[in-house]
Amino acid sequence: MKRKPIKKHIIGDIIQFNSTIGQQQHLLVFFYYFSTYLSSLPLVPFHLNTSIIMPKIYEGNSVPISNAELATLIDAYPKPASLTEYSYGTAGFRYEASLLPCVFVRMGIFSALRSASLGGEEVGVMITASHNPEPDNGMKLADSHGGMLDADWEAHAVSLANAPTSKQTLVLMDTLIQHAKGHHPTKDGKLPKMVVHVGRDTRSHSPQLAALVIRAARAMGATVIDHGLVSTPMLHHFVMHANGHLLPNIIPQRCNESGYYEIMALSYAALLRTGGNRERLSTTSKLVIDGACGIGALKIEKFGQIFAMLQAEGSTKGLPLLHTVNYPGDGPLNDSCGAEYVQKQQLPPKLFKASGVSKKYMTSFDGDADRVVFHYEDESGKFHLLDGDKIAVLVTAFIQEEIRCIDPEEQAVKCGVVQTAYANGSSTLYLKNVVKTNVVIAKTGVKFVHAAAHHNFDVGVYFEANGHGTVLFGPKFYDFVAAAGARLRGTHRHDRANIALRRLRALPALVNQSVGDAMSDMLLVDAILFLKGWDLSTWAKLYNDMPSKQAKVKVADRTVISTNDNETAATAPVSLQTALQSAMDAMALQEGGNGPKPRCFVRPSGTEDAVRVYAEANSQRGADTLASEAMMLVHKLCGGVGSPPKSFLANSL
Ligand SMILES: CC(=O)N[C@H]1[C@@H](OP(=O)(O)O)O[C@H](CO)[C@@H](O)[C@@H]1O
Ligand SMILES: [Mg+2]
Repeated sequence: MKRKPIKKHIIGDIIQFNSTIGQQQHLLVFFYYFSTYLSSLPLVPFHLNTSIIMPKIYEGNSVPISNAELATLIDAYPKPASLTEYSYGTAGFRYEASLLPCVFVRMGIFSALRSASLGGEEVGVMITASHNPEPDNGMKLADSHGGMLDADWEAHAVSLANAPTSKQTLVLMDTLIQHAKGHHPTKDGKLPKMVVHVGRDTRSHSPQLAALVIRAARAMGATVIDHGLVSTPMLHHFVMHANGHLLPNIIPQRCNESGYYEIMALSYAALLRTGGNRERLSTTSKLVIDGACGIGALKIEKFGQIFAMLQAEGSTKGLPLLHTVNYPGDGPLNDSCGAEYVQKQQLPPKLFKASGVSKKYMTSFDGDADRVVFHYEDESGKFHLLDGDKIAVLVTAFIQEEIRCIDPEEQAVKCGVVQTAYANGSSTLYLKNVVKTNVVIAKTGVKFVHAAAHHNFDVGVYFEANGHGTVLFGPKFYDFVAAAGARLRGTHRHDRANIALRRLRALPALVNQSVGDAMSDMLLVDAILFLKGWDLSTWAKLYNDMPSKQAKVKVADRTVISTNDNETAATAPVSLQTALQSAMDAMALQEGGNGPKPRCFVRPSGTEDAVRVYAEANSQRGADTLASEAMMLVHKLCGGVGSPPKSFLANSL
């Protein structure tokens, strides 16, 4: 994908706040003011005691270490004999932690060279295995726009990770060095400046792996900014904001942890204030956050502190109380809790060390806090899940409604949603038929859905069913907002178009523009529910999900399975798709042609050593049957490991 710098738009910041972030560890001082457009608040100083850790900056060394010393470093961390080849999965390198030191040294070198190849733009390395179990780790690489590493550069990363010897690693490095020097020549013939941001999740092995990346990037002469414990989207946000020239100026630049909270909390508050004197429903007054025993639980606390200040200061009505459960150490990471467990198992999270928690309004994050799903227990004790598809529907309907208030013909900007094959069929139908928006299906993985949203739409909403997603605003959206701002100047603030404009203006700062972000998405959803006067049950009833089932099958080599472009059908092994199609046809017959056609597909996971199976039918029994059959077919035709999988129906007989 070609890098397109975002055009700057001078439309006046929606939120202009001068922030003086103290260098002391325990003092964060907010001095901010909202533009008169949003509110007539005077300058309000806030003093917040926090435990925000300032990043540790290792200044770049103008004299990098010699090739001989680099070779020694590379040789000290050889490729494990048990592994034939490292592959770059759905979201980067991801393996059992003990297999990773080799990759981490080489990716430290690689990230420095990636920064050089961009003429000194800053890039990032996030150490995490996201929703995987604690023993796994991995890395996500952030390019200078804050998004995932450029697809062309993935191949360089893989070659470097797999170079058999330090000598061959140095040869590959030299190609990248020449690339950087060729594209960005410097007067002294040296490499351009290099800056690498590093962040890590709460896994026990993340500090050692972080130390390796830092050491290798510094060996190249790069400046390293070590943010310590942060969520994945925070790291991506820092990188995007560090390269401020790529940001539209509707978004205030804040390249640190305090700035991250500041931007989101204040734009969220600005959005709430467009609700006038609206009161919060009692069912949404307290939001319980399942932190998956990971990083999100630690970070969400800062929002609670800012909300308490906003509450005390009295400018913003309707702030919810945040109650976090499942902190690091309360239980095993991502185990029986968190977004992955809740969404895949369709079960409520286990609440470690928390009792008497209200289950009316809950969210679950994943282990690196880039996914969020909502859920609740109704009066009869039944669990209801509101996944990424439901979020996509809520958010798209809201944004389109606001746009229509200004532009009823919807001529100015093209809105749409990107989903994957895992999107529930009911959500796709609802988006097309009721929300009346455009839907594109892309391959699984943020790098694909993000690219598709960017490519196809001016306002591109993407959410994977598992809750990873965001909304991307393109140049035409900013032009639209600027033109509307000029046209509506002087209109009353309670005029519907004026309200819509203020809402739309607040969004690009609230919604993380680099990647999906559990905290940002949670605040966005909460604000929309508040403005609509809805609770989770109203939202859940927009449409009924098709019953579905997801499962995993272990095979000896999952690369024997390949799929078509949007992953809805297997292309190898040849017999597999025919057998899956027969199973779907049989289920359709059994269901007597009622409702949408049953669907099932399989694909190799890009983050786990397993083949994923998805099935959807008009009854839960149908979905379970289809999933069981697909699992057995994968096991039989694709080299299943161990005994054949048991049918899901066995439990219910
Ligand atoms: C079905 C599913 O949830 N797949 C997830 C999972 O990828 P797999 O390649 O399916 O393992 O992890 C990815 C990274 O978080 C995420 O983007 C993707 O949606
Ligand atoms: Mg994640």
